[in-house]
Amino acid sequence: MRLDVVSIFPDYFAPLHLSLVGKAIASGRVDLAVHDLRSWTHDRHHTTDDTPYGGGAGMVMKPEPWGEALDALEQASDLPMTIVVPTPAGQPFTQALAYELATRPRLVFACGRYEGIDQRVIDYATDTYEVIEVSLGDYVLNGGEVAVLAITEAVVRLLPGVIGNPDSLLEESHSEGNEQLLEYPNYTKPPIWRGREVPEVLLSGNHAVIARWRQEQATARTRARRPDLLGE
Ligand SMILES: O=C(OCc1ccccc1)c1cn[nH]c1
Repeated sequence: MRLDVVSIFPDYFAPLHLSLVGKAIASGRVDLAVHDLRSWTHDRHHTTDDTPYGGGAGMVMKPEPWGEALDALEQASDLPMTIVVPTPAGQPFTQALAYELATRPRLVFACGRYEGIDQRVIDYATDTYEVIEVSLGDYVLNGGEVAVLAITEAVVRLLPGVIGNPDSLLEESHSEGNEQLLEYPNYTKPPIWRGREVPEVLLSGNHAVIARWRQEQATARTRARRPDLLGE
């Protein structure tokens, strides 16, 4: 999988070279190319924003640099582009969407700043590429960079060969197998920590009973924290 990221803060993406995503890049399983949007500006101040038509507070990202960026990315690889745009106005980013994005040969992340990118860029791109505007949640960040780090981690960990034990993907919250439920509580050694013991059932070795206990815990936790996942 090839990942391209376009941002006015390219240094935000240094952490992608760490840990699991870093290993996937080092092994060549993932190609990462980070681009500074200002490379496609031509004025002395490398201007990427301007005032909004119609008035209002804040600034809007100018379309011209983005157009030139898309042109350059088109030329950089034959892989078809899926453009992912983090925005509070996007469709919810879910584990199901992460699995979907993990099937694509190339993801191009467009990091908006200010009030966002001139809508004509999205409309223009939609004529030629798959464009997916995604929201991580109902809150506002100053730019798409942090969202891209999250989306990238969620997607890359699903790629075959990236996670050591693929079974661990099956039981986690929101996974394919049990997208209805949140993950049950987890415990490890020591058996007693600051006077707190591990639930006895987990020490029993009775896998059927353990499985039932975990399902009950997952259901109770989901009912308490995410009744919407149970249609309640
Ligand atoms: O703030 C976000 O993205 C950055 C952004 C992009 C465009 C305009 C304003 C802010 C965001 C919140 N949930 N998911 C994404």
